Amino acid sequence: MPFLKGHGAENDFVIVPDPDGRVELPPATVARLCDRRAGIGGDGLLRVVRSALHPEAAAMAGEAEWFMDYRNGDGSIAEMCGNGIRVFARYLLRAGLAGSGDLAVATRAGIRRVHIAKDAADGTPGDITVDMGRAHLPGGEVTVSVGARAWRARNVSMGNPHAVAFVADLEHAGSLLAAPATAPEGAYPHGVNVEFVVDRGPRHVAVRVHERGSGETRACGTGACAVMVAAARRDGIDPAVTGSPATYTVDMPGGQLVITERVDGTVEMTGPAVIVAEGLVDPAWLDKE
Ligand SMILES: N[C@@H](CCC[C@H](N)C(=O)O)C(=O)O
Repeated sequence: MPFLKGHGAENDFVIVPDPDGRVELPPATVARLCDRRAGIGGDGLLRVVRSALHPEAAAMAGEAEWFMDYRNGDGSIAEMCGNGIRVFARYLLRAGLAGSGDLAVATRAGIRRVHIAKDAADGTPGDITVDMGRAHLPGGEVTVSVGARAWRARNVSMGNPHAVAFVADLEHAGSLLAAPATAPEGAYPHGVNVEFVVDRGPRHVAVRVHERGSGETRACGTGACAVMVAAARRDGIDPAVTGSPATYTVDMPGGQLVITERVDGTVEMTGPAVIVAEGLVDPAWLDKE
């Protein structure tokens, strides 16, 4: 089975090209491929399949030829992945399946529009911008805790669920080897991604994230968007009210993303995406239980 390896701000993915929808990827196989010691290693996996050939994407095939079948590193399914969609677009460009410029990609959260900037003269790959759709802030009181420390958090959906907590120091989140506790019980029946946020300057924040299904990652694109919107509301900024877009810089351990909320409420994310390797998975290893 052919694969590639790529990352966006060091949120890394195994990419499985499957244009004809022939590759079976049960959760246990995804988890083995994403295993950092016994497999290829990745926070998640991106299967590249024609929308027309996937039951969850066939209805979008008229607008978006390719479906991002995203899986978390533990094999679970998520609705959307912001760093993943940039890496997905980078793969399509490299494979000659898309040109630089504009592209529509089908995801479980709906169609997302992507702009791939041209490479710089020195060959540095151009950044990729994604229209991530509108953030939803359903409200409700949520608490996130790590050990003896607890913080109020804001619920934000970017197609997938996030709990955003503003903290005094990112170190207070601890090792993040285990998922932070959330309350009230049952607030997240399908799990949640948790972001810990500190201010770095005006409209500039730094974040650590614990991702549902992957653990602590070096960056999270949907998380950066959720943080931007939560930070803007905390700062009294709502582009729909002020009539001007707001841009925040979001630092994560693996890199920086620039997030803009437009007047119509849609959120635009810009950041890097790199392919680092390409190869074949040994069929004997793959077929082993
Ligand atoms: N790393 C991703 C988010 C991947 C999905 C997430 N773990 C979930 O389960 O919702 C990103 O860059 O957005």
